[in-house]
Order: sequence, then C-alpha cells, then structure tokens
Amino acid sequence: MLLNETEPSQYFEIPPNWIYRGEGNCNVVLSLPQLGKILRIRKTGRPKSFIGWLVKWLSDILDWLYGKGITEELRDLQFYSTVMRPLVGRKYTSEACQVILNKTEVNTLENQLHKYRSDFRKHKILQYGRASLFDDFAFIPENDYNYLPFILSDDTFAIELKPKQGWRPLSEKHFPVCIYCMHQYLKLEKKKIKVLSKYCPEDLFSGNEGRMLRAIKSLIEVPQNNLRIFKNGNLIYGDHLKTNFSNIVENIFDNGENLEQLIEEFCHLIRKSLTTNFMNVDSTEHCEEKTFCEWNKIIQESSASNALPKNSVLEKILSIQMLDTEGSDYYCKLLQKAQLEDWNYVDMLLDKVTNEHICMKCTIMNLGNNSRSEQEIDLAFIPYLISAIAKDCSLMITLKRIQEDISDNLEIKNIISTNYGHFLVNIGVFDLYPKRLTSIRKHCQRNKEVYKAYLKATSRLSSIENLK
Ligand SMILES: O=P(O)(O)O[C@@H]1[C@@H](OP(=O)(O)O)[C@H](OP(=O)(O)O)[C@H](O)[C@H](OP(=O)(O)O)[C@H]1OP(=O)(O)O
Ligand SMILES: Nc1ncnc2c1ncn2[C@@H]1O[C@H](COP(=O)(O)OP(=O)(O)OP(=O)(O)O)[C@@H](O)[C@H]1O
Repeated sequence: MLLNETEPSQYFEIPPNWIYRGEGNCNVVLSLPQLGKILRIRKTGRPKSFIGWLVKWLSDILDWLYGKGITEELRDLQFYSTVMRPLVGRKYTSEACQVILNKTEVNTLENQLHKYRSDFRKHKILQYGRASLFDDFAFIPENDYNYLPFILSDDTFAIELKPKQGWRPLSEKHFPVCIYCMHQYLKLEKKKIKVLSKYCPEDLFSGNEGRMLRAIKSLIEVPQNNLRIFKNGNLIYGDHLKTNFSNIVENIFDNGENLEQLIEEFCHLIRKSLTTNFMNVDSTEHCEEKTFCEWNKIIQESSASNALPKNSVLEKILSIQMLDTEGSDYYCKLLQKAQLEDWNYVDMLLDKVTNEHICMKCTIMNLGNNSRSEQEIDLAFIPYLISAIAKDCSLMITLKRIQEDISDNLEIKNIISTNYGHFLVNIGVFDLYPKRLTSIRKHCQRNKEVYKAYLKATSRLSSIENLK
C-alpha cells in the first residue's frame, strides 16, 4: 500500500524484477529498476529460541492488528521529511513514501533474500509493517539530463561513502586521534575488520585538498563499510569485492592509458563533487532569528572546516554534526537523571516543528537549551541525537560521463570537469532516520572502549618499537 492520504488502502506489490542492493545494521534495501526507486525495509532481531519465536509470532499478530510497525515507520518518515530533509537540503535528499507490504510477501522475500545476505547480517530478519520507497541514487533520473545537448555514457557509476564523524566537540578533543581512527583498533580486536584503515574522517571533512585526497585514497585501499562503488546499480567495488581498482577507473573514464594518473583524477573528481555547492538556494538565508544557526556558523568558521564551501554536501553534513557542542558524556549524565522512552522525543519534536519557514537549526538548538522541565526533558537531547544521525549517514555520488569534449566554462552546476573528460554529477544523502535515545549510552560506552583499545594497541606497538 502506498501511504498517501488520497490513495485508497491497498498493499504494495514488490515488482518481480527487484534486485538486492545491500543492507546495514537496521535496513535491507532492494532496488526496483522499473520504478527508479529503492525499497528500504526495517529489520528486527532474529529470535534465538522456540519461546522467542513464539513471542515474536504473538507480538507480530498484535503489531499487525494495531499497526504498531506502520505507525513507527510513519513517525520516522515524518521526522525524515520535516527535520532531516530541510537540514541536509532537499536537493541532496529524496522524497519518501511509506508502503505496506503483505505479510506473506515479507515471508517469501525473507527466504529469497537468504542467498544474497552476508552471514554476519543474518541475526536480523525483516520486520512487518516498516517499509518505504526512496529515489534510487545509484541512477540519475532521465528528466535531470534529457534537456542537456550532450551525449552521455549509457553506464552510470555511483560512489557510496559513509564518511562518519568529521568533527569533535571540545569535550572530545582530548582524545589523541579521532573516534573513527581509535575505533579501528577495537574493531580489529573484535575481529570485525582484518586490517586497519588509514582513512580519517577529519581529513575528509577538513576541506584541505591534500588531506581530502589522502582520505579518499585510504578508502580505496581499505573500503570497509565506508566505500562502495556501483555500476548500473550493481556492486563492483567494496569490502568483500576488492577488484582491481585500475579496471574501475578505466571504465569510468573510458580510457586505459595512464592508470595511476586516472586513479589520481578519480580522487579529484570525488573531492570536487563533495565540495561543490549543488544547491539552488541557501536555506539559512531565510532565518529571521539568526541566533543558533549563526552560532553554528561561528563554530564552523572558528574550526578548520570553514574550508568547506557553503552548501556543499560535506559542509551540510558537518554543520549538522556540529549541532552537538557538548559531547556524549554530558548527555549521558543528563540521561542518568531521567527515565525516558527511546522514541518519545521524535513525536515531541514533530509537534514543535509546525511552521515550514522556521530555521531548523535555531529550533533544534533552542529546544536543546530551553527544555529542562520534567515534561520536556526529552527535547534537551535533540541536538545530540540529530548530530548522531549526521555522524552515521551515507551519501552517493552518481556519475555519467559526457561523451564529447565540451567547453570548460559551461557554468552548469552539476557538471564536473577533469583532465580526462566531463561528468554529470548527482549527490544523494540517505540513512537519515532517527536514532533511539539510549544510543547516547551506547556512544559513551563505545568512546571508552575505543580509547582503551587504542591505548592498548599503541602502547604494545611502542614497546615493540623500543625493543628494536
Ligand atoms: O557507533 P558506530 O560509530 O560504530 O556506528 C554504528 C555503525 O558502525 P560502523 O562503526 O559505522 O561500522 C553501524 O554500522 P554497521 O552495522 O557496522 O555497518 C550502524 O550504522 C549503527 O547505526 P544503527 O544502529 O544502525 O542506527 C551505528 O551506530 P550509531 O553510532 O549511529 O548509533
Ligand atoms: N536511496 C538510496 N539509493 C541507492 N542505494 C541506497 C539508498 N538507500 C540505501 N541504499 C543502499 O542500501 C544500503 C543499506 O542502506 P542503509 O545504509 O540505509 O541501511 P542501514 O541499515 O540504515 O545502514 P546503517 O547500518 O549504516 O545504519 C546502502 O549501503 C546503500 O548501498
């Protein structure tokens, strides 16, 4: 069923030619080529015992009867459309539409998906009632380019990045390196990764050309879950698919001459895409209050990140990360004083955001600062929780090569030029659903553990060095 107020209630039938696109911790994603959309289905924990299955079966029936999953999906979708889309920018995000899947269809899909899913993701199964459609960012819609007087390549390449946390509030500045870099050691210890990545999000978000290029090269070397490349919607490069990168750039640039130079050029193309302003209007220009969004700007300007061009996708993501000026320890302590439900803050925030023309950053920071009464304390956590979404979101840079030599000064925003040709570029940001309130505790604990793992590994390394 497509949930649109004017539509009659009916179930959404998944088109038969769906393709498994991938999955993260919370969602499985199918691409639906005919529709140019992806179907994102929420997952839930797989019961571990017979009793667990029985409980799940009963709660599924109750959830279904009372539409719990459907209400939760609608809540998250409204949060996405009302809060996250204006923050990130409509240009960089997709429209979304909730759909209802038939219970039998979900069961059948679960079985069909088995052969595509990685074993380490199989501890979760599909959840009934929670699915939505988004634009498929692995492609560029024909309407976006059929007005252009150029011949474009048939192939479309999409470079997916999960950039992670690019900035630390003052209270986290004492860590010797960034959270991502320390986390590498914990992941290695827990055998979640085989080799350490040299990628550093603070390099990527620095806006400094040399540091950004180093970050992109490090992602190519060790992609983990931070880099994936798709050709016409099919994964061609990623953590479990480390094909020869030279073949990929050869393919993207349709040129096989100087492969090393092509890799260098690819990194520049990615850097330029991440730092180009693809937006048409600046949303903060409409802010009358100019209190907290200005403050947010001052924080940005006082840090190295002001090197990121305004309204480029990285600047957008970083400025949302910067809404948390306190750090997880502060919020963890605040949370100790209260017994709160995980998702109440979402509805409370949606109740407050009624006027489309208000500045979202000012609203969020005002709520974060002024909500200390017992009834409104949930709202105090909002700057942190929204910042956390921006620290874990992903983006896709989608490219189509222009098959002819065009003049450099075309002034078309979404055309990026390289020494090996011009590209039509589109950028989409996704994974912008709310995080549960108690993820704050998880982050505090994670920060402690990653710091410990970092110290353990680096002191071991330095004692080995000393022995030499
Ligand atoms: O805590 P982190 O930094 O490890 O991030 C988690 C991610 O791990 P990563 O380090 O990127 O491999 C994790 O990704 P993976 O499952 O490792 O691919 C999720 O994105 C998780 O978010 P959520 O539980 O799905 O809402 C992420 O949790 P949140 O931090 O967003 O709560
Ligand atoms: N709008 C989109 N267009 C194209 N591909 C998408 C889109 N949304 C998601 N995907 C693909 O599906 C995969 C899983 O989606 P997503 O990252 O939203 O899952 P998740 O479980 O919420 O992830 P995480 O573990 O990071 O929280 C992505 O890695 C990406 O390859």
